[in-house]
Amino acid sequence: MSDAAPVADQIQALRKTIEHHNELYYNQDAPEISDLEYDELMRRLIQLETEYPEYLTPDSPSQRVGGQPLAGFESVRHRVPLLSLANAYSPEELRAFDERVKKALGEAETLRYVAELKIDGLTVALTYQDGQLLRAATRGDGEVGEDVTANVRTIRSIPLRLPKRPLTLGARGEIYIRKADFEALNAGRDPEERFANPRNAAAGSLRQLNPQVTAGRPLDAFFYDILYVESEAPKSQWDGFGLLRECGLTTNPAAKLCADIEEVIDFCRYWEEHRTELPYEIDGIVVKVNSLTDQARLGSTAKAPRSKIAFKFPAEQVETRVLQIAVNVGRTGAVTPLAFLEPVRVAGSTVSRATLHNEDNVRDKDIRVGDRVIIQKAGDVIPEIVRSLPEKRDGSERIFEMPKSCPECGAGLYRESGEAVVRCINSACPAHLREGIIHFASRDAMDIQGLGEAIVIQLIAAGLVRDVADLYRLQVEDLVGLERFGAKSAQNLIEAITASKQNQLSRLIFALGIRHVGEGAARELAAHFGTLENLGQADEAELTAIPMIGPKIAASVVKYFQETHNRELVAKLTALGLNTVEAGQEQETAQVLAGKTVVVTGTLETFSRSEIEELIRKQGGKAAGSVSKNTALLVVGKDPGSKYQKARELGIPILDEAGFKQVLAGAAELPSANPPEHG
Ligand SMILES: NC(=O)c1ccc[n+]([C@@H]2O[C@H](COP(=O)([O-])OP(=O)(O)OC[C@H]3O[C@@H](n4cnc5c(N)ncnc54)[C@H](O)[C@@H]3O)[C@@H](O)[C@H]2O)c1
Ligand SMILES: [Zn+2]
Repeated sequence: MSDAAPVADQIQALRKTIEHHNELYYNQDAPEISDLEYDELMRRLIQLETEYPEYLTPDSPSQRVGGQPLAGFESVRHRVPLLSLANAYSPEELRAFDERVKKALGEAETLRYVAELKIDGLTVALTYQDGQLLRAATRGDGEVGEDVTANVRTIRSIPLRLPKRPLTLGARGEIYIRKADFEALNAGRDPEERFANPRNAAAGSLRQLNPQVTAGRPLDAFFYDILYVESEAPKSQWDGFGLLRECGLTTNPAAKLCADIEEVIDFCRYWEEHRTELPYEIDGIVVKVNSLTDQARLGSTAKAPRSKIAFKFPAEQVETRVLQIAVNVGRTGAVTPLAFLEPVRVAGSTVSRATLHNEDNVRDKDIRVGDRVIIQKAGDVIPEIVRSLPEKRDGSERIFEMPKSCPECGAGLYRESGEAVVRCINSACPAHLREGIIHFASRDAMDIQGLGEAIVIQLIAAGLVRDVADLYRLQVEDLVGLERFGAKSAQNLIEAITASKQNQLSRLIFALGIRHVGEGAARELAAHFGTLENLGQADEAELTAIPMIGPKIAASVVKYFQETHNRELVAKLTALGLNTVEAGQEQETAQVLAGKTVVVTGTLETFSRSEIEELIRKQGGKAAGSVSKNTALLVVGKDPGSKYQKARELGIPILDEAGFKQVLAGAAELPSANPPEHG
């Protein structure tokens, strides 16, 4: 079994990568890679897990749906789990699906399929009680989603009360933004705040903590599944559309009832060719067994129903020419090559630039200035160069050389071993400063409206801002003299900057731009440490004990706070009156778990894992993933794991679920340490 280790490592690495992209896609609504690249990673993982089932674990991303619900929203447990869909990429895979269905159902003569457009938006589940809209939720992880009722109520096409009969039912649909509305929405935003594609725009608009923001966004919805209904249940997918329409819920007019899989395949082909004519984006066709009895008989895996499959369109590819390759210096000093292209239309928009990621990518794909290339755009996200066409060269093409020094400050560039990225590590580099401030002010960070790229460049050029703390020293008088600023706009910007002082701690942590610390990690860190000061004192062990924080993030946080100028910056920000305390941590007095680290093992009866972790946090404690000598308490459910043994060896206090509830309720004291067990 000598090759076992590399496989395990490969699986582990794939899972990490996929988790990273899940976080970006589901929680931050800001994917870095195309869906097709993501699907490719997932396919590799599933393939390895199928070949080596001994490594398959229930927490693998291949076994789970979607992302975690965000902390800012109330959680909603779905009455019926909202599953994902298995994918097919070719007619052959659709025929294989048809075979599986027939085999499982045993030659049902009446087998028919419904083929529907796969709208590229995000799932919403509506609950109507006696005809009233009671709740709207996102899919979340399929079991628990986010309560977005207040936001969904702002969508005009969704009835607040059912027009005909006061039914109690659950309906699943897709929230989306039309392409034209997406363009208009983006045009009105600062370039660095633009959404990558309509799907992200829809997700970002729906998952707003302030429903007024959602109300201003052009959201719409199509409904496609009845999750349950307390009377008059339809017998088929097709009949379900009738009921949905009767309820005033919009269904997509393109859906088609097909006699067999060949008709489905024709439908897929038709829409693959005509998709760009639709006013909204679709990324495939969803195929569903029509009879709901058959759907129930086929059942589902952990992740997806066996009666449905998503046919995904291939990415659209076109040929163009590389006019120039330039480099761009980012916030972390990463110097990345960027190709300027002869503009072409692809997947519904004009493309004139493509990211080249890094030097190795340019070399591996042998992309030269002047080359004819194939570019691809997967419905949406940033286009990329798939390959060059060396057979079309005429000898005038030039090989791209990565510059040896920073194009912005002239400092030597530096490549860490094991990294593909080259960096300018001169902390005085104007690019760092500029990109750092732009990030600090951006929507998901401190959200300082009006402080976009152009203004940042101006402030730096005028010598008014040398670090982000200087922003908080700006006066109206400093600005009025500058180009673009009138008395009113200067006043507005100062107000926006001042208002940002009150932001949640998690925003500030994210805004500092600590490497590898994304929004999700920032929220975790804020929730666990409560204050910026505590965070600054944390060591790697403390950090990695937090479930979502891996060694890479932990090391980066520690390194950040070790650097003197970072500590000075944090001190300046604090002195200038920025909020450095997580809301709720200050006032709550009688927190029974204040400062204590609690570990949970085994299955609990009354709480899900995330619920109990939430409770622990609310009581001032930290929920950790592994037992160490710093653990204050182990809560043990059914079938505890090795943590139980370890806790006993270390003499950590142990409580069962009932005992823990008593502590939470204040009816019992937290037990003190047991004598360690040996052997
Ligand atoms: N680019 C990235 O970094 C990244 C990261 C994570 C996920 N993703 C993408 O998300 C996909 C996984 O997400 P998923 O679980 O939502 O699966 P999915 O997108 O493959 O399919 C399920 C979804 O399709 C939608 N849908 C639209 N029209 C529908 C219809 N008529 N009937 C039923 N469903 C319909 C629903 O929202 C449903 O949840 C991946 O395949 C990948 O493409 C991308
Ligand atoms: Zn530089």
